[in-house]
Amino acid sequence: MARYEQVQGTVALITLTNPPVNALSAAVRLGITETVTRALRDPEVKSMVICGENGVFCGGADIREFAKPMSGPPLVPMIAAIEEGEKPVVAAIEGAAFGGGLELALGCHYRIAHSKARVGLPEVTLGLLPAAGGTQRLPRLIGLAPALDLITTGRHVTAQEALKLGIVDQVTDQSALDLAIQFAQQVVGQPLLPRKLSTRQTPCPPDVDGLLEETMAQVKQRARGAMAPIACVQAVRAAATLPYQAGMQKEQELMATLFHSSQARAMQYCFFAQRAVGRWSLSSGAHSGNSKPRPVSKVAVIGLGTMGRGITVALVKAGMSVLAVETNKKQLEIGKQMVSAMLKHDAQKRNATPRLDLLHFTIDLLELKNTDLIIEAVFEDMALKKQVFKELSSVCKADAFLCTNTSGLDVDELAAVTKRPELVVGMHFFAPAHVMKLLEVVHGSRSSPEAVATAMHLGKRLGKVSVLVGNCAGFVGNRMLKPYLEQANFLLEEGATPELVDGALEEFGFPMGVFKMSDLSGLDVGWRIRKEAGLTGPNVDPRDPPRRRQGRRYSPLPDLVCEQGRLGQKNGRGWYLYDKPGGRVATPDPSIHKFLEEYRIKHGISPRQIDRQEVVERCLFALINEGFRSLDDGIAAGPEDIDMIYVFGYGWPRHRGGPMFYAGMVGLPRVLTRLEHYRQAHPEVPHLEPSPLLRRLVASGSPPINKWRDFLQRPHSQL
Ligand SMILES: CC(C)(COP(=O)(O)OP(=O)(O)OC[C@H]1O[C@@H](n2cnc3c(N)ncnc32)[C@H](O)[C@@H]1OP(=O)(O)O)[C@@H](O)C(=O)NCCC(=O)NCCSC(=O)CC(=O)CCCCCCCCCCCCC(=O)O
Ligand SMILES: NC(=O)C1=CN([C@@H]2O[C@H](COP(=O)(O)OP(=O)(O)OC[C@H]3O[C@@H](n4cnc5c(N)ncnc54)[C@H](O)[C@@H]3O)[C@@H](O)[C@H]2O)C=CC1
Repeated sequence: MARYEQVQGTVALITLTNPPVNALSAAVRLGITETVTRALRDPEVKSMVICGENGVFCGGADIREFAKPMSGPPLVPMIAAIEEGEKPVVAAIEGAAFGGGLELALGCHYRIAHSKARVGLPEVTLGLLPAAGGTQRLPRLIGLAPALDLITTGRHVTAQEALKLGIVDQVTDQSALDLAIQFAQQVVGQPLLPRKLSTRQTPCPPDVDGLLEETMAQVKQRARGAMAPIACVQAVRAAATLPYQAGMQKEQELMATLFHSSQARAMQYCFFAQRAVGRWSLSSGAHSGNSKPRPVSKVAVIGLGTMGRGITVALVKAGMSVLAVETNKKQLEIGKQMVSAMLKHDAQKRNATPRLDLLHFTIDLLELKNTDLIIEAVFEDMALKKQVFKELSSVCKADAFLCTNTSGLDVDELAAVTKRPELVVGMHFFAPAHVMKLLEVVHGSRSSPEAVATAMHLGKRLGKVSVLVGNCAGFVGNRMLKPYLEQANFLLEEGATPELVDGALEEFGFPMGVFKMSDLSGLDVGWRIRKEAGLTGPNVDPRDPPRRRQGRRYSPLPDLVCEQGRLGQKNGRGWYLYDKPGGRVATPDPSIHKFLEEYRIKHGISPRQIDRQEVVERCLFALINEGFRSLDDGIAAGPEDIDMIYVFGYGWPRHRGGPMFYAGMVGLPRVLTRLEHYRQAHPEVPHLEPSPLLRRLVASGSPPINKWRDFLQRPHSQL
């Protein structure tokens, strides 16, 4: 797993050979240990170069091995042997040097990178820290502040930035390997001690304690309960305050606290789940391996509101030509100004030029005749969307894909009004569409594999995590959100405040609780959806009592709040008060508390003490329960799909792995028991009735998450 050659007479070339990313498996570590020993012993060899096969240096430790008992030579002494040896070693970095891969390169005496290479220590994103000396060598090489940034965020750094920071010694547009071999010959005989990072002092600013305290405070706030970022700060602190060996000891101690933690397991699960959701399959037998996407170069976006603008920006940023369509000149001009400003702002942040040349605007649908793919983002109104799809179907070329950004309407109903239902799919982006990583691709009953493949591929080009889902009201994400919101409203009726509910959910790790999220989206958005569904407004059955709709318990609280003119952040008043209209600083509002008290009196509800555990259980277990139903219905293909939707689209904390993974961590029997308990206490709430799949899994001894598919009602998902 490491190839040994002697090149240019005196250079030992060691190539890591573990495709696709040359991860440091036990076999690779053994290969490196043996080849380095051989090169050090061979008197003909004067220097060494370490590189990776297939244009990738190394993707780090083999993450799949973390779940197994350790075998093979450990990384720390392997890297120490390279650094301590008396022959210069040059790392030739092409593609990527991440995690243990960069730590290996830091143990080498020199680093040469290709201009397209990226380096980084992303262990924090796996719930770990760089425990092969990364927390001790990197600060000694580039200084305390930049090392804290890189290690606590895990961000990837381009070769150019790595050169500026001092991580690499040279960058080349030519072959990094050829340059490294040449370099390795030139440095023979030069003093090696200054190149051994473990012998250096960490460059620090005058106020080390101040920097560390400030960083720790920022990291704690960002971490939302994740342990790894905090351990990273503690480990880097050791590089600034302790001798190297003591720092290494600290690094190992901190790693030991993380390595077997549930957080690390959750984050590593997310790493593989993110990749797994890209491998979709349909019950027809079509799958990502046998269905080719069609090339798309010209895209149109219909409707330049909140979503259309973000989608346009995402497309332009990915280098695609976009024709943006609005209803009239006034709306078009507003949209144009907004999109241009967003692109300029984004380009400014990246020190780049905005690609305004890729943008075209029109109010004339006839201009769409050469477009390859159209994304409709008009109001959430079935009649309007049908009219738009009918028009698109007649003006667009016969093989153009027609996609809808609806957040929950029936994709089949839309497809049925076109002459090409097989080319219709949902592309459900999340707001803000140029920022949020999630894309739900909705497979209608007549969508072709080519249409699915094209939408999934387009999502990837936009940098999204695309998840294929089935067609039902709300698809996967919004369908599961319904019982979550419902429980939050019931908790207010029963005695909670918005702050109590949000506080519990934020403590769990969400960036914002459910009521702050509703204020951000706009309380009128949900109100319109409920009105459309006949839950509020003139279509409510007059025989329904105030707190019942369509035969089940209903809380009119969000309708009443919205009808008071409280629209959320946009007008500065919602479930909270804001510093100004459009402001983001939320403070509890005594008038909301008074309103809730009066409401309870009016409806004869005696408020009770509600604790945070009840909030978390009722909101999240209801959401998870609907996740089990989506799986059993075949709307979600697997638990990983649901988890990635929630992690990338709804702010579910990554260190808790997603709702389905979390259910497994809590224990399925406990989720079942608590749902049964709450269902008994609230018999009028059907969403609390445990799903048949959850019951079957528990009855079968609660198998691990990777076995759940074997218990689905439908052996293949409906997709
Ligand atoms: C490298 C990439 C940027 C490539 O991207 P791309 O080309 O887009 O390909 P992908 O689709 O992402 O990947 C292709 C394929 O490869 C798989 N894969 C990628 N990387 C890895 C990996 N590192 N390990 C295993 N498999 C990997 C990926 O899953 C794909 O396969 P598929 O899933 O089947 O589709 C990109 O892949 C990337 O970013 N990779 C990850 C980079 C990363 O995060 N690296 C860090 C790894 S962690 C690490 O290196 C840890 C360390 O440095 C510390 C090691 C010290 C260990 C010491 C342990 C001490 C324990 C003490 C406690 C014990 C206490 C006790 O027991 O008592
Ligand atoms: N706002 C959100 O957070 C999300 C919304 N969605 C969905 O995206 C769609 C759009 O939502 P928003 O952008 O929030 O709405 P919006 O109200 O901000 O914008 C809709 C835009 O469509 C334009 N429009 C209406 N009819 C048109 C027509 N015939 N031709 C061209 N343009 C037309 C309107 O002028 C308006 O600018 C809806 O289906 C919504 O459910 C999906 C995900 C999230």
